[in-house]
Amino acid sequence: MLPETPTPALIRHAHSQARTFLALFNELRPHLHADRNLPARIQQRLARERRFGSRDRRLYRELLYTAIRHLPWFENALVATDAFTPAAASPAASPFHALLWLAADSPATLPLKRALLLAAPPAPPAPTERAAFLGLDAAGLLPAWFRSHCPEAFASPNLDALNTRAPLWLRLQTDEPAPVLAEFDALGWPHRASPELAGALELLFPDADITKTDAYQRGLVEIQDLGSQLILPIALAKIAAAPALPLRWLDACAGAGGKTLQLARLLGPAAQIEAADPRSDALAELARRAARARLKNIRVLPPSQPPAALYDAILVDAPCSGTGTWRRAPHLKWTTTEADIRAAARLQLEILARHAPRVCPGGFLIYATCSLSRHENEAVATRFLEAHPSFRLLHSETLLPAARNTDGFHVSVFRKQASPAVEV
Ligand SMILES: C[S@@+](CC[C@H](N)C(=O)[O-])C[C@H]1O[C@@H](n2cnc3c(N)ncnc32)[C@H](O)[C@@H]1O
Repeated sequence: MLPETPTPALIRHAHSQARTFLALFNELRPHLHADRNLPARIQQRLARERRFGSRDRRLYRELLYTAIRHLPWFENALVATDAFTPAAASPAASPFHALLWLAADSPATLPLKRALLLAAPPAPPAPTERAAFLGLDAAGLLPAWFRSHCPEAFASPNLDALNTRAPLWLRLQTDEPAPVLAEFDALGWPHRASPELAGALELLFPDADITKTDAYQRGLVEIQDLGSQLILPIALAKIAAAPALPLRWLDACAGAGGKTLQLARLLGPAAQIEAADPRSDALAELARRAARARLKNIRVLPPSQPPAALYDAILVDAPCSGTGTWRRAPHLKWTTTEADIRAAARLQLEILARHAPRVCPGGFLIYATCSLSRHENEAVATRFLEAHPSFRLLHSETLLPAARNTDGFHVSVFRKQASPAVEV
């Protein structure tokens, strides 16, 4: 991993980068447990620094995210006076060396790794093995209160999956992917088709900026985690047993439309999907993405317009705590509280109850979250069923991160009884 003996000039530059990082980290420290928008704060902070080139920004972003992902290991260590010891060259030399050893290898990080970690063995891939090497506690990488919400998250392999940098998954929006793959090949970006799901493609190139590609700009691919991509096929497989596939759909929490676009492709032109969300800026983005993908079976409902009285199926991809996305948004591990989970569960139940009367007799209600908390998943589904006896549960599944190397997701599929029932 680390050939080439660095020159004295490169080593001096590396020492200066280590100090720059420590200054940035300490500046951000007061916000690490408080700011749920920390990624935007980091982006703005790095953008403000005129002397940084794009490679510097990628380097400091990776180091900051590594520190945040492993916050209990580094929060205090990186402020100590010996946080960085220039003379040594191993992960044990100083907290900064350990952090650098944990950071992902990429064109942005490798020069610094070469300069400061020449003698180090490569970091093993699993966080639990890394913790053992450093003599640290792997379970401490999750907040202790979360154990009762998802005990499975605290043991390997889910503990490892939740604390590893997220892979980059794309969803193909074309039946002819050859030009897309040819473009990635020409850029030197390795890729891999999912064995789980047709049309899901993993890009194996760190820091690939997909938004600049022709494939993205022409709407032939969208960025979407494999777990998110699996939710609708799982639900539709359960619905497929019905005599007729539902054609009138409401996507009640459509946001910027990740699942709306996928649903539109899965159902085909005979279906009509109405997309609603309280955020008009997200709906505007959805409309742009639908146009880019040339999807004609989506209608955006402005927040001022109420949905129709009845639909064959309603998707509630509910606002949630996001605990399933912790590998992608590690700051949420330290900014989410149990009170947030309770508030999310109340809102989820309220949204399900609001839309239940709009499901036609014999129709379907799909409830999804990107949370791993059973209080937002199974408990909400149970309380919904208790309050709405005209529905029964067809399927309930939580995608644990290690099962298919995805973000964590939950899906419950409900069906309303076919005979007319008064649903209030
Ligand atoms: C998990 S996100 C949806 C993601 C989107 N379906 C996708 O696949 O990209 C949840 C969405 O619920 C919306 N939301 C928040 N409060 C809501 C409410 N009270 N009723 C309906 N939607 C709400 C948010 O604006 C957000 O876009």
